[in-house]
Amino acid sequence: MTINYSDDSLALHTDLYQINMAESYWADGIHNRKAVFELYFRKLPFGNGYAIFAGLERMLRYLRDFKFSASDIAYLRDELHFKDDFIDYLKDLRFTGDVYSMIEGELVFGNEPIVRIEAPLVEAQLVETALLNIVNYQTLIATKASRIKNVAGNQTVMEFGTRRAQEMDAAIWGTRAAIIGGFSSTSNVRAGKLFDLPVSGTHAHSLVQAYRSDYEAFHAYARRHKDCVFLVDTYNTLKSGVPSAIQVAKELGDTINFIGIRLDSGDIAFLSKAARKMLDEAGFPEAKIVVSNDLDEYTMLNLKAQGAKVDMWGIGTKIITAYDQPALGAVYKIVSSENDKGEMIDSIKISANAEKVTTPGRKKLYRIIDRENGRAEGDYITMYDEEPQAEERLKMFHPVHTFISKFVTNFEAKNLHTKVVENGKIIYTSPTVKAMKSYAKDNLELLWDEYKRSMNPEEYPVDLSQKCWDNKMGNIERVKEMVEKVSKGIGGF
Ligand SMILES: Nc1ncnc2c1ncn2[C@@H]1O[C@H](COP(=O)(O)OP(=O)(O)OP(=O)(O)O)[C@@H](O)[C@H]1O
Ligand SMILES: O=P(O)(O)OC[C@H]1O[C@H](OP(=O)(O)OP(=O)(O)O)[C@H](O)[C@@H]1O
Ligand SMILES: O=C(O)c1cccnc1
Repeated sequence: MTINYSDDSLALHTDLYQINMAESYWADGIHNRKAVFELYFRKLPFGNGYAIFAGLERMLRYLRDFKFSASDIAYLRDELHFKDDFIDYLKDLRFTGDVYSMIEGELVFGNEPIVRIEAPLVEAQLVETALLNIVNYQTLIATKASRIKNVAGNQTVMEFGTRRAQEMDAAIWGTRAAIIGGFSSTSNVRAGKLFDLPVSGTHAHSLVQAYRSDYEAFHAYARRHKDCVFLVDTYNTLKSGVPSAIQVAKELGDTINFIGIRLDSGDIAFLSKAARKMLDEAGFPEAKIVVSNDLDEYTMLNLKAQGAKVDMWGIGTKIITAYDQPALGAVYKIVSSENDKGEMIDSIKISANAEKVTTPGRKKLYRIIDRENGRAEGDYITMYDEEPQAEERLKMFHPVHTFISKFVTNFEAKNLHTKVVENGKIIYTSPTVKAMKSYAKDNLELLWDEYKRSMNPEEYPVDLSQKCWDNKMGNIERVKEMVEKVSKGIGGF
């Protein structure tokens, strides 16, 4: 049974364990202690050399509106049996912390903090699941879109994925992310309205089938619409579809502003070359050939290698579902929290896998840009009180293989975190999606081509400052000593 609540909120869009932990913090009176959490992923998706961050706008809306509604509260009390005292506490809970984040369209790499949340422990804990849910999906789609756009070059890429998306939210926010990553337009009209995105579209086979013939359908369509793109593969592309499109274009001339044709099945390389020839010979050298049908960066590259005559690409399933890698593994980890004396104490999570050991402490993130060639030398994570720009000669070294190192001089250290929320209030206004898209495009210029190639790219350096590295090692040592004591029965945590 589905029940519609008029006051359904996103505060319950979380894992039960977050609320259980929140109750423990609250019952022990440690819920308002300050905590610092960081959101990051470890491994870049699709084997790509970079990712493009998207998701901030929705995160901000979520944090601004964070509040358990009356029906949320009733559900927690009546169905999940949380106790009245804790329930009373939850009723007035809001997000009151500070948030520092990358802005949308920023290039992002593995193991660097995308977002830092500084808030009362209970609040920072409760928002984890939703923040990850938002960033994991949107960043994945923006990154996939960038890969596809890299293959398309100057050609237009249209997003067609709504019908294949993992439900409605994904279609809406996914297409927004695709545009940040480089797509030109979406077929989703609601997304166009909500986010002020360019909307575009052709027509489906049903139009042709409804009118019974290509000619009748194109003619009918053209009588009501300008900027026509006719779908020519319903019956026979070269014998009926393309000739009918040409006939209608000739008959109605300028009044229909014939943009071109769309191919949606068959051998796209062969059909596009043949259709191109027919269009050119008929006097329509400007007419565009749009193609669609389960395309992604791999098929696009292959079609280009075959000399396919394509001007515009329509991409659905494979962008909106991030088909070849449907999840980005971003995580949200506590890096520092207040003790009973009011001091901030860094904390670490140990793992046998070096990549999974967290980097403790409240940190900042810089992109080190060589002033001479304008390229990014790497990203540099520091403790909060460090100022790399003040250094004349910056030592950058690999955080695991520390012998790999270099010195950088004459650089700009660009702070990649913007304070977007202060005391629970949003203090950042998102730019337009168009501006985010051009920010992403400009940022890609910072990267050497070696990091941008779609296959086996070079690993972009994400390094720790010496102080950050020393702090991490110190924390590892302290945990080791603690574990040793516990194992000998002479101490506790
Ligand atoms: N010349 C080509 N080289 C490589 N891949 C191609 C070429 N032409 C088409 N493709 C791709 O091959 C796949 C063909 O899929 P499929 O066999 O389902 O299509 P179809 O039978 O032509 O059309 P549909 O079943 O959608 O009517 C699609 O992903 C398409 O993009
Ligand atoms: O192929 P995608 O990248 O997902 O792009 C969207 C597809 O949706 C439409 O087809 P439709 O829903 O009629 O299904 P079809 O694939 O059978 O043509 C359109 O003609 C594209 O083929
Ligand atoms: O406008 C189109 O051509 C379109 C839109 C959605 C899905 N497939 C095609």
